Amino acid sequence: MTAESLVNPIATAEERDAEASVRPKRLAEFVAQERVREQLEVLLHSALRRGTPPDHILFSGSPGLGKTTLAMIVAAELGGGLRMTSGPAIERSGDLAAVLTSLQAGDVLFIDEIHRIAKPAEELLYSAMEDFRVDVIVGKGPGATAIPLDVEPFTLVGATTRSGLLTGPMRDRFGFVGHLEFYSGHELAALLMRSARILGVPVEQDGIVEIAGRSRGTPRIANRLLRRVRDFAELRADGVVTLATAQAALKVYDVDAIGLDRLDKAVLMALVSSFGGGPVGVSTLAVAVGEQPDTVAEVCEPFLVRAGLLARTPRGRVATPAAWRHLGLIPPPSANGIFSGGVGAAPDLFTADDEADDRP
Ligand SMILES: Nc1ncnc2c1ncn2[C@@H]1O[C@H](COP(=O)(O)OP(=O)(O)OP(=O)(O)O)[C@@H](O)[C@H]1O
Ligand SMILES: [Mg+2]
Repeated sequence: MTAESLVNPIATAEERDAEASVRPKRLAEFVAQERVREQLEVLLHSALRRGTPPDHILFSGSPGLGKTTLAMIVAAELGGGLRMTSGPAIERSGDLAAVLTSLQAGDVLFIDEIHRIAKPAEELLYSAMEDFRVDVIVGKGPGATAIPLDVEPFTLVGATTRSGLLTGPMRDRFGFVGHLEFYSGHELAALLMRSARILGVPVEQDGIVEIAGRSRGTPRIANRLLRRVRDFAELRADGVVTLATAQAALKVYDVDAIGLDRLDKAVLMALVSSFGGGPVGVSTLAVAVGEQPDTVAEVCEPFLVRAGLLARTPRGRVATPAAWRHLGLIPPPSANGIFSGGVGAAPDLFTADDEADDRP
């Protein structure tokens, strides 16, 4: 799976406009994630009743699950202004100080990829979050002075795909942490019904269910597949997204029944046929499929692991019996010996993490 792959959870540059058109604007439109949604509703509405900004909010979760969407919803529900920036975009702490001191009371400041913020800016953010105050350093060396500036009461909304990389002090300053989970097929079907209605795409229920089942639990992928199936239905059929058009379209686009694309399957095939199911190092595996090790490790593997098809073990990557079966092959007895539990049981047997990485 490469950057242009239909099942890559990361948004492409051209995708922004398409996403904006179906992005829920209010909490009530946000599909699923009941726990986060309910907690957020209480947090926001009690703050509105008190007339004070709510605690700072952190959203964590994999790409495409709705973090940016929720940040925009927070601002909309509070009725305040929204300023958006990202960790990597804040190069100097002075840039952040300028943003903070220009906020109006009740504004929401959204910092995407907040785990990538530079240290000096992060420290400036601490005092702004806690005391609504920043010290701006003017001058250099012994003559440098700190000028304290007030910041209007605001709510910081941070988003991160890697909450483990956040520092303790940063995490502690968020009064609310919402962790977004992958969506069930049922939830994605509901989400797709809404998107189809907004886009004016005629659909049949089983066509939608088919797309939902191939979307890897991720709204961004689901909406993307819907747009591609719609294209296909308009060009090659009568424009209606039926089960048959969805299946035919996704065959053309190389997205299989559980959402694996050509590269995902090449990785599995190499693992079971060239390396007897492993264990094999990710670099070796990557060479076998003609890809970069990073692409295999960061783009393909997370879903293969989540789907119970591949395990990362201390000795290398291992195919589970489900991997053989998914490729239409019979797992050898040795594979069954290691993984007697079948799908889902495999990753638990090992520290299913990066330890086995043989990358330099
Ligand atoms: N719960 C939801 N209900 C309806 N649509 C959703 C939901 N969650 C996400 N979406 C849709 O999925 C798309 C991706 O969501 P969003 O941009 O919020 O993801 P993200 O978590 O910010 O991803 P990234 O980590 O890449 O920034 C949006 O277009 C949005 O419309
Ligand atoms: Mg986002």
